[in-house]
Amino acid sequence: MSNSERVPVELCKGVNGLDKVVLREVRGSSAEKSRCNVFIGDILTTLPCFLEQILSMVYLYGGHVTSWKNDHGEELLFVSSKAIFKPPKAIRGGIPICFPQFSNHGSLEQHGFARNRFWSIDTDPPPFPTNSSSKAFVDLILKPSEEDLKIWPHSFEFRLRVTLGPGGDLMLTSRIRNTNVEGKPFTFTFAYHTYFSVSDIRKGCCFGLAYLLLFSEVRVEGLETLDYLDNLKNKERFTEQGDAITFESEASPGNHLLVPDSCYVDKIYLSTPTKIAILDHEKKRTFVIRKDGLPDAVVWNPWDKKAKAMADFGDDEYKHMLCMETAAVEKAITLKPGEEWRGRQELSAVPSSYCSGQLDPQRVLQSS
Ligand SMILES: O=P(O)(O)OC[C@H]1O[C@H](O)[C@H](O)[C@@H](O)[C@@H]1O
Repeated sequence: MSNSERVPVELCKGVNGLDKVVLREVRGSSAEKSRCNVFIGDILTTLPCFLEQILSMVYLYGGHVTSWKNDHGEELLFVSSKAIFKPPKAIRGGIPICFPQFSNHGSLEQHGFARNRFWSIDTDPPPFPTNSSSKAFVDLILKPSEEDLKIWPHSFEFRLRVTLGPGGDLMLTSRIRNTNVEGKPFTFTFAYHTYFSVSDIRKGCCFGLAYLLLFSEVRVEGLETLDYLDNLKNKERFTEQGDAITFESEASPGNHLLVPDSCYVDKIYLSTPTKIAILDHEKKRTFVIRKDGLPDAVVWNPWDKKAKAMADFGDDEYKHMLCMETAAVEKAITLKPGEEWRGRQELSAVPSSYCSGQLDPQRVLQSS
């Protein structure tokens, strides 16, 4: 798509005056229903509003998607009410980019530095082969500063395209290029650390195994029987048992609340399929996550004790979020000078009627 066909990028001020880009798409007919006020640059202006408008927001700070709304205006991503929109803290929620290091798997700061650097809008990106007809996208770029080169001495260009599809899908494509001139390769790990908004993750946990398998409110399909590294057990390797991942644990004697004591989970699933689903019974919604170039998938929920220890996370917010992070962690990526790596994640939210086993999760996963 040539630049002249693109919808102009809507740049406005977000929390604490940080720059953010708003992407809008209109689902179905473009019937104009009303008008709304939006900032374009610093100017407040009135634009047509569409009832069936799909929206996403991307902060230049971190190249960070903080919002993804469906055509009913429902927010699909979780952002903490205590998120600190201020450097050097990364924004808690949305989709932080972990690069050039995932978690503490190396000597850099946790999750690397891309999530707390200021990215720029890439006005003239190299050609981008795509089969999407969407005009709602933004290209961002991150290059290392002098300070970055002191802690990670590698020249790179990190291009991120965020696209909102006409059907409401949210696509993130990363292109990372080694621009070292002295012939040095570099190695990195990576993740899209997506925080999904879910209904109460604790529900349906403590009624015994049969209840769990059939009625857990939130469950993950696609990772069963896979090997994982457990971050809570010194990255020891285990094999996932059972039909699906639910968030249960043994209730201790005296726990009459019918909620589990703790389902603190922090696991890196290895060699995962290209499609993973999060089924949310209560919201009757299934998130389908498709990925390319990202073999691993991290599942994280801090549960109550860890939540309380985090300054930028509400004590009870763990109940309504689940991180499903598409990643390249176990086998780090190495790029020689001039080489480029691509990693793509595509998110869809589809209505589901997961009730009394009506929904066959395999069908969700197998459909294209
Ligand atoms: O608190 P953060 O640095 O954002 O990290 C939040 C979490 O991210 C990932 O899921 C890691 O696997 C966890 O070990 C970590 O606790």
